[in-house]
Amino acid sequence: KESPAKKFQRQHMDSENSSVTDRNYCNHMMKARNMTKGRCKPVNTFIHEPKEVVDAICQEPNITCKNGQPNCHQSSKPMILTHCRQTGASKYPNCQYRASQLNNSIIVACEGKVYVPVHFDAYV
Ligand SMILES: Nc1ncnc2c1ncn2[C@@H]1O[C@H](C(=O)NS(=O)(=O)C[C@H]2[C@@H](O)[C@H](n3ccc(=O)[nH]c3=O)O[C@@H]2CO)[C@@H](O)[C@H]1O
Repeated sequence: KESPAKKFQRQHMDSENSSVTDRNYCNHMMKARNMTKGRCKPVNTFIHEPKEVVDAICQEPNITCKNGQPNCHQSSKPMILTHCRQTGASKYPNCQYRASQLNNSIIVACEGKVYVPVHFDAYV
């Protein structure tokens, strides 16, 4: 069974690509990272930063998550992101996405004995 931490990495971490210009990045990556099975995941953000930089966000002060839980944390610096949003014409199983290049601070939820990101809450 995939751990929440591993799921976060699969869904949101792409440290290799420092910045993305390929318009098809989202179409490839949403499929490659298994977010188009059974349905097209409507929205997903990829983070182009090293793992240790993203893990360190959990050491920032606690803030309230969108779901009201108190285990969210905001990055102190902006992060290089690619935001994938399903296009209007996209119909399962042919999931189509638009990619937006962003440089924003992000909010993640953290959990675990080893306290690491398990959920992408928002970019700000
Ligand atoms: N406080 C918590 N503490 C611990 N765990 C918590 C907590 N809260 C939720 N989980 C868990 O996380 C899991 C999960 O997948 N939550 S999810 O809301 O659907 C994720 C959103 C995000 O993936 C994506 N999105 C969205 C916006 C954006 O800019 N970029 C972007 O990528 O869209 C998704 C839907 O919005 C779920 O198992 C839930 O139980």
